[in-house]
Amino acid sequence: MGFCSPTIVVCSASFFIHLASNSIFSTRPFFPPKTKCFSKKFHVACSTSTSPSDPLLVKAARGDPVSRPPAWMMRQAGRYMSVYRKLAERYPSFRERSETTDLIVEISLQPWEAFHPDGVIIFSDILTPLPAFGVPFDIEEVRGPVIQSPIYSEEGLKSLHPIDLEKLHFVGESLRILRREVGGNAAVLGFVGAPWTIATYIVEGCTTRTYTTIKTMCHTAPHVLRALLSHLAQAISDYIVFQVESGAHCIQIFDSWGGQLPPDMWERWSRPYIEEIVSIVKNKCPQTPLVLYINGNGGLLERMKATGVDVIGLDWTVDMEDGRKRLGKEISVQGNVDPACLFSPLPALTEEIQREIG
Ligand SMILES: Cc1c2[nH]c(c1CCC(=O)O)Cc1[nH]c(c(CCC(=O)O)c1C)Cc1[nH]c(c(CCC(=O)O)c1C)Cc1[nH]c(c(C)c1CCC(=O)O)C2
Repeated sequence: MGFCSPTIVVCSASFFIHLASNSIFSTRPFFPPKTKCFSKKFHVACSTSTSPSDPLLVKAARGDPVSRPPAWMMRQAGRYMSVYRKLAERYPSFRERSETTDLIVEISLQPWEAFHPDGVIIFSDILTPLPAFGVPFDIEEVRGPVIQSPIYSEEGLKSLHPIDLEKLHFVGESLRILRREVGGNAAVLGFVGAPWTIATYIVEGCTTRTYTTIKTMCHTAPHVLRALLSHLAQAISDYIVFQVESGAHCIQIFDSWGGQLPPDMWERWSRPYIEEIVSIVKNKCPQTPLVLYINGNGGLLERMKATGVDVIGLDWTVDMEDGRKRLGKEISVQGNVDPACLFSPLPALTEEIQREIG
């Protein structure tokens, strides 16, 4: 999906949709006092069992029978909401908005309060964990993400260190509060970038449309790229477990730029690192559904399934029924309304959603 546009996302496509849930949510978010609170204080073990009271989205993601498909929107919080725009005027720095517990909670709950979706995604970014393993970055208004010291040599690798989860305490705190705020009425969604997608930023130093440096590196410095991707796989696995232990019901893995690779290159440079993550997380948190999304994934669906994730996020270039046929019944799918539909009149949008899940 395009980053700037929200996408309506539906899991488990065999039932009818119902965009508003019956749950009533009327309380204001609870914001804790601004004391330092480190991950160890709210460490809870990953759940190893399922429960009938698990939220609908979690059940659908696991492939359990559900009465209707759950609905949520990717890029749920954001610029289309005036309440968010007002908050962003008061706190113009994206880093501040996404790294301050009370702001994260407030922004994450804005769409929940407005629409009661079945999933509440934490307001964060795939780059948020980078400084916690040695890669500082900025988000510039026009250029977007900028990495201060891109890594493309052995020398650059020296700045990497194991992820320090204490530096991400605001993520853990926010998930814990979100979990409490939405009660059992929605799934709390955590997310991460896949190693290849994160590496595009770390190597190129900023957003790219050509991926020239990193694709060249696959041939000119494969050992450096492999070392970087392995480091990312371990750090991201630790970060996922931390998110689950802090309260995330479900984790979405964004390999947004995986579709920029020819499929055989994706097999070599993305898939093994996603598989490593799946294996570590499934070992520690066997009941947590993992969702894998790639932009432009029509050429990769079967390969995505082979990573062992529980749900495949289809983008809108893949017909839902075709995707379902290609993936088989034993895996859940989510997707895949074209975000541009959100600019259509409501009846047209409703019709498109009905068509997708019909
Ligand atoms: C602009 C940008 C950022 N970070 C990134 C970009 C894209 C740059 C490019 O095209 O290469 C990188 C990024 N961040 C995210 C992804 C994966 C999702 C995708 O493929 O679109 C990607 C590829 C998750 C995210 N990044 C963000 C969310 C939002 C979570 C939610 O509320 O749904 C997600 C899932 C939030 C984010 N992250 C960022 C901003 C400015 C915002 C939104 C804040 C705003 O609108 O003012 C910084």
